[in-house]
Amino acid sequence: MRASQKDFEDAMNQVKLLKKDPGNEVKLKLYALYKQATEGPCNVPKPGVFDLVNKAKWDAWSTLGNLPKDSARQNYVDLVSSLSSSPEPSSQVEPRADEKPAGYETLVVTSEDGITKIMFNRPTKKNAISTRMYEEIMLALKAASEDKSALTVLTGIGDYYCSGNDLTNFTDIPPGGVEEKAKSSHILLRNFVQCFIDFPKPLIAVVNGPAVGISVTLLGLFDAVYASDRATFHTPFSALGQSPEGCSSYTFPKIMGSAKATEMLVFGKKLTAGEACAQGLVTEVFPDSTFQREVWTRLKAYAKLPANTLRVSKNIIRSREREKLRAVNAEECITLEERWQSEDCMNAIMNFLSRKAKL
Ligand SMILES: CCCC/C=C/CC(=O)SCCNC(=O)CCNC(=O)[C@H](O)C(C)(C)COP(=O)(O)OP(=O)(O)OC[C@H]1O[C@@H](n2cnc3c(N)ncnc32)[C@H](O)[C@@H]1OP(=O)(O)O
Repeated sequence: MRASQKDFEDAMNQVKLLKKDPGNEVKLKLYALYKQATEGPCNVPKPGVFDLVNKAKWDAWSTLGNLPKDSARQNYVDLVSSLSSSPEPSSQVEPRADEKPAGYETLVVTSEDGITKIMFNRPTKKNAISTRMYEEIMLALKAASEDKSALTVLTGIGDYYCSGNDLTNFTDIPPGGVEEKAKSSHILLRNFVQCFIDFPKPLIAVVNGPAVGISVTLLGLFDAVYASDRATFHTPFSALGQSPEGCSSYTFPKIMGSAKATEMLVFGKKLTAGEACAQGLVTEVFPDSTFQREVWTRLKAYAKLPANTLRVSKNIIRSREREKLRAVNAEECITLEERWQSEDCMNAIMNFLSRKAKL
């Protein structure tokens, strides 16, 4: 039986009572279905490329095409009912007894077999790191540092590991203008990288596909990096008018020598997984067909080692460098704050947004 007008109105009221924010993607879907159910197909003019919120709403509504009003009403009712019956709508995994309920919008976090797995979960955006995702990664790392697991793993959901900083972060300009935005991004980045410098247990990257920007530079702060042979490693900072971060201005020359680091960080050379392994950035490369099986078998075995001893050994290695890394992080953020206000950077972001909008 089709949802009635009364079912539809009840569902609208239920949305207001949801205990957890269902996240932007679900909210856009609800918006689109509501508009389709009440007004029919989208035939209002497309908002401008920099009017990001209204453009996202318009896109969501337009993708419904000619869906009939009563089908949209039914889909809306079904979606609300699935949200109301699911206590953790944004988490794909049942929390275990030893986990705090997470409710992340941009991550899926699980904890089993002695391993806390933090998965980037914006596959339609190639796991680009939005402002919210930076905040959630910091929260997830803090929780992982305090839980009982022996190892913490970062990996990506979908075909990408991560496409780096979400370039649309720079379009959300506060009243204080670009200068204020650059200042707040400086603080966000410094705190974010600091979490990786200070992380107290072995931190492993399972690089399931291409990695870009900050997701590559941070690898120098991980304790092991396992990569699929599909993965690539790309830091296109100069093309973006930006400069190295994630302590890479220090870790990369140390890992691969200054000439190879310059090719990556200054000239933006993209490395294959094999090349990244030869240069010491990646611990081991696996064929994509066996990647997940081989890596998780190995990590489960490592996670059986005594968790406290792993912490102690990691700490003694990191302690040699911790102060240096903090100083490098601070310096890189100061340089980036200036870069973000440069013409080179602004032009690069505009170019990305214009390409995205197919202007
Ligand atoms: C506050 C702290 C700041 C720290 C600074 C860090 C510096 C960096 O991380 S620099 C690196 C920034 N990243 C990039 O330059 C990558 C930009 N993206 C791309 O070049 C391409 O999207 C791609 C090569 C990653 C993938 O290309 P492909 O053709 O396969 O897919 P697309 O159709 O382009 O992507 C699908 C979808 O995802 C959006 N997207 C992908 N990456 C980003 C991103 N980094 N920022 C924002 N959006 C991204 C892309 O626009 C598409 O979106 P739509 O479907 O809405 O068009």
